[in-house]
Amino acid sequence: MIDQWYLPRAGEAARSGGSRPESADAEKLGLDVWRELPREQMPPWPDAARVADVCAVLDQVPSIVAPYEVDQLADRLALACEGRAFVLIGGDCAETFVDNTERHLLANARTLLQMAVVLTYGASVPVVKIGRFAGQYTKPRSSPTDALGLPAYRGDMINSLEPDAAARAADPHRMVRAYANAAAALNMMRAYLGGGMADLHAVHDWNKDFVRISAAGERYEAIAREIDRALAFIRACGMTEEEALRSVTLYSSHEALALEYERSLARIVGDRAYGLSGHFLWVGERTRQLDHAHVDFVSRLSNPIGVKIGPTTTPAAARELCAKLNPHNIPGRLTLISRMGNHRVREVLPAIVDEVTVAGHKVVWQCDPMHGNTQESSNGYKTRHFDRIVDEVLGYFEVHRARGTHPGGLHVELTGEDVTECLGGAQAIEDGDLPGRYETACDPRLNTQQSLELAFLVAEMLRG
Ligand SMILES: O=C[C@H](O)[C@H](O)COP(=O)(O)O
Ligand SMILES: C=C(OP(=O)(O)O)C(=O)O
Repeated sequence: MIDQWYLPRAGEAARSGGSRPESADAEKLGLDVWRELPREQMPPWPDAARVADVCAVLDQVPSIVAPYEVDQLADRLALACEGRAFVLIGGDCAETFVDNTERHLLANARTLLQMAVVLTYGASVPVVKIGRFAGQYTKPRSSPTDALGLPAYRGDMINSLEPDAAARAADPHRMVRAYANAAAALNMMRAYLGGGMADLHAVHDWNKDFVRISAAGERYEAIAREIDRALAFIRACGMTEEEALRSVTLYSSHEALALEYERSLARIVGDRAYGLSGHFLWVGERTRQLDHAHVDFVSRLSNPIGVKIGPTTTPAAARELCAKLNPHNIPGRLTLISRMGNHRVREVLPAIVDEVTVAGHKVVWQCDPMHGNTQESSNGYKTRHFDRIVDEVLGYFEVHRARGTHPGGLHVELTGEDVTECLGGAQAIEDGDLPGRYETACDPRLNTQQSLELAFLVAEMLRG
């Protein structure tokens, strides 16, 4: 139910109903301070006037998500902060317009839901489910050019993956396409989730045929059968089945990288600003500088915010990020997403956790075991090995268990397709298998089997 507080009051329709926030309010909230600050990974827009024209359009469009949903997610993340829930974030590394199809979105969502079932059932812990979807259209890059010397692909919101100089030019109009694709994706997903797709009575249907026959798929089926029995028991006892069993909330998330887009989709409600391009917005490892544009911009929003912290993060830097991004120490407001690499996590993470804990900052600790474990295969593919991914998650659990802090979540790049992008897992994918189905637009994703295998291992770690 939507709280009355979120509904437009007389004379306020323009502010809460989707128009550009009044500039006086925006100024008070500092929503444009980022424009004066240094900024990494700036999209190489060719023409500031065209960017402004596009933003003038986006300022007026209906927002993609609603403030009450954002607040609801923050409340759920607060439970993870307090050790009473686990947060699962997963989806494509880079969404593309061409793959923004029902088939692809539903496949990814089903895989995420399967992982959530395994975690919920296996570890008896509520799982907050967040997709990397409906806006994950930008990519920070290590180098401004690619191996061919062309401008690097920076995500479909900015330029095209096509290896051609003209296609790689940054095009501000792509922000409108990103908005339209994100809105359509979330609209479709809401309809499917509301229409019974996530009904626990349909757990078997989420198991794709190509997974069903695998060891992970068979283990999943065993859980699904137990869920069937539990539901039958509830019915047999004459108890009514909770609505909660029939529907699921899947929140959306993406990296808040293209600040022009994010600013245009910010709205002011009452005395607070919300980034309504998605529910959960994160700042990447390459843009987390304390006094720079990205951190400043998200510090002004009321959304739950994530920050990626890599192996060069100092304990002091982590503490300062907490102070800047969560000055009122609200549980659920800030998620620190460690992505250290399996070789570094046991060495670097402990001091960060200690510093943040001693300073009294409340955060959700989440592990991204993907981004610190990227390697090149012998045949030239950007890949990740399943064993290293698992080892980083293990290291993250060890660090938190040793300190009594809560290992509160997992953040992975995955797809519901049967791709061959990451090595290892029960399928024992090897270098030579990678060309078979290597389809990612940027970084290698876990396929469905590998995702499920990881979920079973994490459920065991959570139980332990
Ligand atoms: O997803 C994360 C980054 O955008 C990605 O790893 C950067 O890749 P690059 O090092 O090939 O630029
Ligand atoms: C770019 C990403 O990660 P990181 O900032 O940790 O490299 C990402 O998750 O897409």
